[in-house]
Amino acid sequence: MSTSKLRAGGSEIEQPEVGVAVFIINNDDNKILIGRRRSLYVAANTYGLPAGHLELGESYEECAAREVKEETGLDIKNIELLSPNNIYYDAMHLNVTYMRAHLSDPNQAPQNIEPDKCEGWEWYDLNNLPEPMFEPLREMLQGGFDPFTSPAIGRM
Ligand SMILES: Nc1nc2c([nH]c(=O)n2[C@H]2C[C@H](O)[C@@H](COP(=O)(O)OP(=O)(O)OP(=O)(O)O)O2)c(=O)[nH]1
Repeated sequence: MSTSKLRAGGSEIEQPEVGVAVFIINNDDNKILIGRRRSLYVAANTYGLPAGHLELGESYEECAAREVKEETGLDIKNIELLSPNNIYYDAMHLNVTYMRAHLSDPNQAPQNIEPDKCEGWEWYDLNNLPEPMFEPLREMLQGGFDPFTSPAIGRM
């Protein structure tokens, strides 16, 4: 499984990566923001959501806002938790919580802030998603998960 870390005593432990992935809703046309990752990164060359890993002391909402800002330049609001998932992918264990958020300013356009990691961001209709999608995300959406109507869960 994924990362290997040393405990204080020196023994080695394996731990899942803990992160969030964010469905940013564009109110006007019910589209979500998706980008294609570059080849050197997890889920290479696949399309996926803005996402990233929790930093020490950070809440899920803070992590979502920070990662979205770092990757797209967008400010988001109404950040909600939708679905915590354990994903076993490509010999990794990812503990990823899917989040939903709205644009703070509906007129703000996404920028490709990290062009080394992502080819760019576009709004896509849920019924017309680009391929290849990040497999666990595609499975979730094809399984009927709807980021627009899924009820939010309480704080974790
Ligand atoms: N990019 C992306 N990652 C996703 C999605 N769904 C999902 O479970 N993940 C997982 C894969 C990653 O292990 C994890 C975090 O995303 P990431 O790989 O983009 O993280 P990052 O490089 O920006 O992280 P960081 O080290 O800068 O915090 O989320 C998704 O739709 N898009």
